[in-house]
Amino acid sequence: MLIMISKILSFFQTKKTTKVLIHPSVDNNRFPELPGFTGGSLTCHCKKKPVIVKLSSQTAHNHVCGCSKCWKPKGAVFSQVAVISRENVKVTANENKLVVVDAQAAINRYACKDCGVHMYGRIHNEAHPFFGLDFVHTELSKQSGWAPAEFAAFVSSIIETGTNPQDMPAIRERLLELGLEPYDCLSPDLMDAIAAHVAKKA
Ligand SMILES: N[C@@H](CCC(=O)N[C@@H](CSCO)C(=O)NCC(=O)O)C(=O)O
Ligand SMILES: [Zn+2]
Ligand SMILES: [Zn+2]
Repeated sequence: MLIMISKILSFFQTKKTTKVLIHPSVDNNRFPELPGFTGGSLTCHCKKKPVIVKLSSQTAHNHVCGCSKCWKPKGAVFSQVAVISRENVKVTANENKLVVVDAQAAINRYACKDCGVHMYGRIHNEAHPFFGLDFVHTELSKQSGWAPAEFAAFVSSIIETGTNPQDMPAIRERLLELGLEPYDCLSPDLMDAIAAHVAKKA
């Protein structure tokens, strides 16, 4: 009897303490965007000769992404990624350390060859609906004022990189609790923009 009670108690204790971690930028507080914010610099994780990328505007559509290709900090299940006009992205230091992770991917991700951090993702195909927009991870910046994540994209994709399908209900529940609506593709706004682009071309 005593063993049974202690098993029941330990089940509830484990349930209470197991926290679903999404990404360090959303797991605790999400800081609101600073009105009039005009950008900042992204720095890779290298102690020596870091790659630095200057962003000269606020970003848009920041989101957590569960896809297999976006860069995730160590231990994070999701990436956090936003878009910015490509004219507002300039590499200002150690550009020679950047390599394209997968040249076949629609988004060419330029990563530091020493620390592996993705500094920006660029679309070279002019026919792509998002041509002209670069993908960036604003958590690589010391500045505060960036627009926070607004939704969760490609949630089911985390299974492709090893998440147990049985963990999905708790992960979706946590995303909702954080105010990050979970989608298995992009947000309705972005999916509408893609569809409008396709309709225009047709
Ligand atoms: N399930 C696959 C595909 C995920 C996917 O299509 N990702 C989108 C959004 S990434 C930024 O939000 C995409 O555009 N991918 C193109 C690319 O990555 O080059 C998976 O998980 O890989
Ligand atoms: Zn680096
Ligand atoms: Zn992604």
